[in-house]
Amino acid sequence: MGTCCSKDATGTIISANGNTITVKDSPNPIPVKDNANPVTDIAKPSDKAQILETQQQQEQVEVEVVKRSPFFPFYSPTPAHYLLTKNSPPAGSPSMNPKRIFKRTPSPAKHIGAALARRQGKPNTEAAEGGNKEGAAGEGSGRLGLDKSFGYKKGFGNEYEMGEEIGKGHFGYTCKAKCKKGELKGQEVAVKVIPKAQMTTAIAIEDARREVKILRALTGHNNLVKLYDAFEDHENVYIVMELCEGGELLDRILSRGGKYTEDDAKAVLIQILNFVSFCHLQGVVHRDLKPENFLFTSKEENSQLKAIDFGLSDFVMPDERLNDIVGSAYYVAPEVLHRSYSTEADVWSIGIIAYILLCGSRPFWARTESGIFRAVLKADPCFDEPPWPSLSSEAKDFVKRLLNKDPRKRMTAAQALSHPWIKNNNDEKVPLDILIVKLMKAYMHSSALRKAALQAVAKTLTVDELFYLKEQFTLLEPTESGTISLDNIKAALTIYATDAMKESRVLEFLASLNGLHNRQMDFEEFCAAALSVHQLESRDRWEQHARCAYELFEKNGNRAIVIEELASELGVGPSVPVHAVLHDWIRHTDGKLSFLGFVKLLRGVSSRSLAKAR
Ligand SMILES: Nc1ncnc2c1ncn2[C@@H]1O[C@H](COP(=O)(O)OP(=O)(O)OP(=O)(O)O)[C@@H](O)[C@H]1O
Ligand SMILES: [Ca+2]
Ligand SMILES: [Ca+2]
Repeated sequence: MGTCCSKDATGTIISANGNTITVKDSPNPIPVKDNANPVTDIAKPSDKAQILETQQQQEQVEVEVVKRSPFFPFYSPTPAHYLLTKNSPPAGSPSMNPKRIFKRTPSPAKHIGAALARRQGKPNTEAAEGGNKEGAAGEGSGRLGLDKSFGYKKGFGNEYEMGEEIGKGHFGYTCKAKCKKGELKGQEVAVKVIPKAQMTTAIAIEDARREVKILRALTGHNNLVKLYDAFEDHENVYIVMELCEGGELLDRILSRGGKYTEDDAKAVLIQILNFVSFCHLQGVVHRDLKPENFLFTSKEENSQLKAIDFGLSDFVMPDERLNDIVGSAYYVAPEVLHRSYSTEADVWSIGIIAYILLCGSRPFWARTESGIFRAVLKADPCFDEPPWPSLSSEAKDFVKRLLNKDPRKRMTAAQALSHPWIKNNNDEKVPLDILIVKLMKAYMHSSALRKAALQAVAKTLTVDELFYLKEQFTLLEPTESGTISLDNIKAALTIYATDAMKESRVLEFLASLNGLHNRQMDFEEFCAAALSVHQLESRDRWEQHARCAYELFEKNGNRAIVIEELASELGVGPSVPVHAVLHDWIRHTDGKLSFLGFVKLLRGVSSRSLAKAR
């Protein structure tokens, strides 16, 4: 790997003029092979500070030089591989190997600069953009008068004896500690220490508070680090957790030279997906999923994986969109950069992890943050180079469906667990998918005509699609006669509810499903209600699929309709010139819905999208 093969942004041209460099997109990327032993070149967390510093310098240099010399299609030694080497030679050293510049092998990811600046109160031009709820909380508050009392227990030192440091991040450091009394007496634990001096914004304080709150609410899941307690004193917050002695997933990836076999990758991904689908059902979005934030409990090969670090996590209601740009650059989803996202953003990050596990390289790579963002937004990941041609088509399909740039078309974590590549290896029960509830809400609010159209599509679903829906239907515990009602959904959600679900108001969202109150839904109608047209549209054979459904709709659901009636069925407002917009939706020969109208109706149009479509 290592060849820059993404469609647009990753072609890299380097201009050298003494020590100055620039990186620019190139239409003709030149393939460069990776170094034979990539593992030894990779920066470790201890190099993080250097990475950051060098990258910042790098970005400045880039901006300057791009203006002066837009194209020089040759390579030359540059300081760029500082990013990837442990012992960096001085700039301009003849021992530098330009090939390394192109390596996409994972190294510790850095947080998005603007997000970090906003949270830690450091100057950053991007951070000043604001315009979101968290930004407002932090920026306006200033550094004075911040309330840094958390209401946690005091006297950490009386209960724990602090040991050596075992990890470090941007927000704190983690140490081993020994419990001196109580139930855990004698047991070693991990303590994440977050210095209060570092909490210079209201956002930073809120982040620390939420980190503990979310860990506390979710604790108990097998793939989540256990929270034991939280303390505070004047200087610090102390988060006492289960000690994971097996190291970070990133280190295991590196120690294997990057690649995992499909089965080994599956074993890791199943654990990640189980945990993430659980979070999403509870209304928690992690927002910082990356191999550094998964730890193994022990050094054993098949040790259990545990998620850590909820420092950027948040609660999200089922139909809420978040707008704060946070996360780590290599793992950030395109919609996060567009400032409108929800739980799907975590699934994108899992897609990046899956890609790395299977091929040892990052799908979106650039030396600068803005370069990475450009690639995430515009480039397609490469599936043509080794080892991809030798991997199963199911593995590729799995990763592609996680890395769909349109969050509506992306698989959910629960769907990923039901994917053919995963499902046979997964012993655990697939959790309820909150997407089902969201889609059912849209269905219940649909016109009779749209319901009929969806029912026609439901009759054409494939075995794999039906497998997932059947599993979800079963989780709702249908009656003996095979039907469900609103009570079943309520009951199913209540079984899995944690305190986090209360905070994210998932149960309140059910009120919007009131139409299901006195109604029983059988599996066939459930499929119509819970299928995602956007996801189906992303399949290769969608056109064929839709034609087939349209034929069924012609037999059972299609009827003569006038434009005004169609407009009112769609809830189109008076601002839309319905005759101009809906003209092609109706077949002129018999006044019934045309194929185009059928497909548009399935998508579920709003007045806004109709107005835009003109
Ligand atoms: N429960 C634990 N057991 C063992 N090591 C841990 C544990 N929790 C954290 N660590 C180590 O400490 C490191 C930093 O912890 P964490 O990621 O929570 O800090 P952070 O300051 O939020 O980091 P970041 O810069 O990624 O936001 C981890 O990468 C890991 O190596
Ligand atoms: Ca971390
Ligand atoms: Ca963190």
